[in-house]
Amino acid sequence: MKFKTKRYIVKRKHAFQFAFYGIQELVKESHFRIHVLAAGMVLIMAIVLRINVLEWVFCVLSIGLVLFSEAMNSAIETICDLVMPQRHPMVKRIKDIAAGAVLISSVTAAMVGLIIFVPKLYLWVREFFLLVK
Ligand SMILES: Nc1ncnc2c1ncn2[C@@H]1O[C@H](COP(=O)(O)OP(=O)(O)OP(=O)(O)O)[C@@H](O)[C@H]1O
Repeated sequence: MKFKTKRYIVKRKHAFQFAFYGIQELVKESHFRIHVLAAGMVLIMAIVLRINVLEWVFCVLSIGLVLFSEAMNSAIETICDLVMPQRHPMVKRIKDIAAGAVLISSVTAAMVGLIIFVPKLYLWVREFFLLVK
């Protein structure tokens, strides 16, 4: 029993290590780094503009959705390049659909960002101009 538990813990530890290795691979990709940069900017804006708990939930979910879809897109592209290194119309279809998924998640996240941040930025800018007037 003790041996089984130890084996289970070691396996879970390896699973985490493999997942972190996967994230290291993703960070090498420029598209993923751009999404991480955008996520960082959103988090800074969220702190500066003091968004509420519900707004934080939507921001975090949106960031997760974009990074998740980008990761899936990379995995699908890698499978395609492995299975079919030559150009093929089906590979084009698969890659374009995967890229479309990233676009859908990015536009969704952008809309969430606009809904949350535009009214706050508007108030912030208005107060600033009232102060300097
Ligand atoms: N093996 C392939 N067969 C057919 N179409 C492909 C293949 N690889 C990519 N495409 C298509 O070519 C277009 C450009 O794809 P992408 O931006 O991934 O460039 P790429 O040709 O893979 O080169 P890169 O190495 O710069 O990524 C997309 O429409 C994509 O679906």
